Amino acid sequence: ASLNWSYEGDNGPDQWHKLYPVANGNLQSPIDIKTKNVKKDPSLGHLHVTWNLSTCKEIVNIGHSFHVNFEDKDNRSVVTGGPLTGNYRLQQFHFHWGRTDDYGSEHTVDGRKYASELHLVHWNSDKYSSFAEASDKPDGLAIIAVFLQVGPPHECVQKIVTALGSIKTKGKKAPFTNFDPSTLLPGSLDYWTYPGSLTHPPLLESVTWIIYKEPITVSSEQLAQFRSLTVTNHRLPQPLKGRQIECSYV
Ligand SMILES: NS(=O)(=O)N=C1NCCCN1
Ligand SMILES: [Zn+2]
Repeated sequence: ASLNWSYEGDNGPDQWHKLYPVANGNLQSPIDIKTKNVKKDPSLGHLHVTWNLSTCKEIVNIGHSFHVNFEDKDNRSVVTGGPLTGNYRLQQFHFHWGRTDDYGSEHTVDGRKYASELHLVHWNSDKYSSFAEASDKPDGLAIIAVFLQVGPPHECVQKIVTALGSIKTKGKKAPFTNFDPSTLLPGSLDYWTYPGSLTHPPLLESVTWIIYKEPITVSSEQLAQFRSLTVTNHRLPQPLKGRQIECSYV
């Protein structure tokens, strides 16, 4: 039977532990980033992102969200450096949002909720041969997160919003090519990093989270277009359980 879970109602986040016991684990994500407890780490260098727009393939409606999928059969689009050892290959990106512009991010900063949050999902292609194989290893995944705040529209997010028009129902996919995800990164390259998990089932504790401090800006209308697919898809912050958050030393 399909392990059905959702973001609200009987199969909502508070029930996920019944099907996925790791939901109550010690390395769960997202978390609230309490900036006064963050440790500056001189050994944390810059992240090196090389995303090749030739690897961008398609946009897919997966019901509780939409994914932009990348070809991940070689190392054309990888991230390395920062807290990472070796190359992590870009597999897909997606967003999280809420019912209104007042909340919708998964991570929060000193309790502040952003309107949305971008996740760029990568897997350790030096050690493993696929996302599936890497997805349950402690050094398997690296997810880059970018906060979205509300203001003027974002030109490159608009390309994604326009493409949503052709994937209105669950399971639908459409070609989405030559998109460069680095256009979705903020100006400052400062980031926080900590060990965590996937934020929706299977909630595996295999993720090195890398969260940019500076948000990007999108318009309320662009967020409303995200909601036209599903109204909300964010998990609330989970217990830190003694984890240390580090920040890049800039
Ligand atoms: N929001 S998240 O942490 O990326 N969670 C994911 N779960 C399943 C596979 C892809 N990503
Ligand atoms: Zn996500």
